[in-house]
Amino acid sequence: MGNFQVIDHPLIQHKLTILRDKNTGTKYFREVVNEIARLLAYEVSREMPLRDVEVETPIVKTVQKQLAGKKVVIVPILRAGLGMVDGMLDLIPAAKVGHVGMYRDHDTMEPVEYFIKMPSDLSERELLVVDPMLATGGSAVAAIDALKKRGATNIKFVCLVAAPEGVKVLQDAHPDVNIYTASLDEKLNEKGYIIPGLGDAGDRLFGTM
Ligand SMILES: O=P(O)(O)OC[C@H]1O[C@H](OP(=O)(O)OP(=O)(O)O)[C@H](O)[C@@H]1O
Ligand SMILES: O=c1cc[nH]c(=O)[nH]1
Ligand SMILES: [Mg+2]
Repeated sequence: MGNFQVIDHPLIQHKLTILRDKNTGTKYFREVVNEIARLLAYEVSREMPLRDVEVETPIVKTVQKQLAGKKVVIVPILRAGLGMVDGMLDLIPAAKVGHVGMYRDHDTMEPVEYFIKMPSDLSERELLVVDPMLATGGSAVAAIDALKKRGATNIKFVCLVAAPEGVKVLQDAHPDVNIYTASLDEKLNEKGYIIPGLGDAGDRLFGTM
C-alpha cells in the first residue's frame, strides 16, 4: 500500500484556514494555494535521491551532494490543479509540466476526461499529480489510470484537502501511489463536496462561482 501522509506543518494549517474562509477572495485564494503548494513541494521532495559530485569551493576541492533522481513532471488535474503549479515550480524549477483535463459531472459525480498532454518518456520520470481536492477520488483515479496507460510508473499524488472516502478509493485503485495532503477532512456531503472543505476549488481559484 502506498504511503498516506498528512503534512500538517503550522504554516500550512494557518494558510489552509484562510482558504476555508468563504470571505477569502479570488486573488488572495490563488496566492495562498501557491504558498501551500510550495510548502508541500518541500516535504514531498524530502526523499529525492542524491549523488556525490565533486565541486571546488574558493578554498578546496570537495565531494558534495546533487539531486540524482528521475526527472520530475508536475501534472495538474485541470482546472483546479493549475493553482498549485507555480508554487511547485518555485522549488522544482527544472520540472516539466504535463496537463490532464478532467471535470466531475455535477449529476453523476463521475470524472470526464477532456484533455491530456504529457512530456515523452513517462516511464523514466517521477510524476507529481497535483489537485487541491481529493473528494470521491474518481478524478484522481481516472487521471492516474490515464498516466499509467501512457507508461508512468512512479507517481505521487499531492492535494490540499482529502476526504477519507477519496483516500480509500485512490489507495484501493493505485496502491503504489503515495498520497500527500495538507488536511484529512471529515467526510463528503450528499453532493460529494468535502466537509468542512473549502468549497469548489476551481471556482474559487478562477472566480467562476
Ligand atoms: O475526487 P472527486 O470526487 O473526483 O472530486 C475532485 C475533483 O473535483 C474538482 O474538480 P472539478 O470537477 O470541480 O473541475 P474544475 O477543477 O474544473 O473545477 C477537484 O479539483 C478535483 O479534480
Ligand atoms: O469539496 C469539493 C469536492 C470536489 N471538488 C471541489 O472542488 N471541492
Ligand atoms: Mg471545480
